[in-house]
Amino acid sequence: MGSIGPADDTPQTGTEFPFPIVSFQPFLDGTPEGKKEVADRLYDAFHNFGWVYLKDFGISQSEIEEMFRRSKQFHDQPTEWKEKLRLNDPSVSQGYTADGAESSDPHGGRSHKECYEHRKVNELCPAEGELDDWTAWANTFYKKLLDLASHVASALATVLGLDADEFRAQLGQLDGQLRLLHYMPVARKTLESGRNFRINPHTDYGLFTLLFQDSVGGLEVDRFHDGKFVSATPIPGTCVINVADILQRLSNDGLRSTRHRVMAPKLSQKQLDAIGPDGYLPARYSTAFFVHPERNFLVDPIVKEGDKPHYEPCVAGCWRDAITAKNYRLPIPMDTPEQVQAAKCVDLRYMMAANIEKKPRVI
Ligand SMILES: O=C(O)CCC(=O)C(=O)O
Ligand SMILES: [Fe+2]
Repeated sequence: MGSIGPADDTPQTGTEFPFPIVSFQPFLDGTPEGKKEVADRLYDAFHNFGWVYLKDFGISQSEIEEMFRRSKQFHDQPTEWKEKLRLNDPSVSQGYTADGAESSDPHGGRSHKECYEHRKVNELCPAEGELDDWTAWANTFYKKLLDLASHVASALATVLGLDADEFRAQLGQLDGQLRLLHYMPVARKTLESGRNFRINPHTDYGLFTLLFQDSVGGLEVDRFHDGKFVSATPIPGTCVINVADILQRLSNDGLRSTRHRVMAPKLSQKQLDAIGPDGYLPARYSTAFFVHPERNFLVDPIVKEGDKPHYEPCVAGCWRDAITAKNYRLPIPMDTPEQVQAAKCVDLRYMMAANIEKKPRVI
């Protein structure tokens, strides 16, 4: 059984890199011109590419490296230890999910991964002091990401032509979900056979996501929802922002929730030869920070004059609980009219996702 390290050789295919890299520094500097410049570049990126790489966002490369070290430290623990922290309540959305326990594929595809979601609920964290104060590290890093998310939300308000302060006030206290993903080494043959993925094609269901990836690669983006995935190559010192479903609903399709997946990395012939046809692909780590509005925020499309709303309103917290429950195969909460309405919107979302592959949709 062969195995390789991170891709450090010339990739065989997928070298095309169609995504803009935007410096966030002018926004953080806080001048109106700087903020406008970043918002214009984000607008252009989301409309033309659906996906943007951000650099100079106020979190250092060494903090990102420490994050990957902490993720590995967590996932290196025995399964029985991780299972004690199992995610089992959609409204809490915190905890460990083992390989195979989550799937958002409407066609029943299999994602090969494990993850830990952190939302600062201390009972579902490693105990105080455990793993070199792991939970204290997670809380500090979470706070940094939430601060960055707050700036990004203001920038996105400007992208949408809204008043940033008003928009931020309406969204309330942003609610992040820090997800540390580990894609275990997997047989090359498995990923090459049928509906097997590292993570199946999907859109994220919050407002937007900040995504960090290690150097292994394999992330791909379906920019125009037409099934043509392109590689989103890892670039040191960057994170990715992708628009997610709530922002698409809120902007009445002005911004598109980006469809993406994780497949086998694009490898050079030399690397493929080293692995061999029966070999294993290397492990991959990535970290997503899913940004949601406050639970009681009503996601009601902002409609331009002359347009009609494309979506029915639903309460953000109920939307999130319903999708989490569906993906994690937990009962969908249906006790209140808001929960029933959200469940209806979520059903529609899955129907549309299932149809994308039959009939490409371009927004
Ligand atoms: O691992 C990645 O690069 C993507 C992860 C992702 O899309 C997700 O967790 O929703
Ligand atoms: Fe995702």
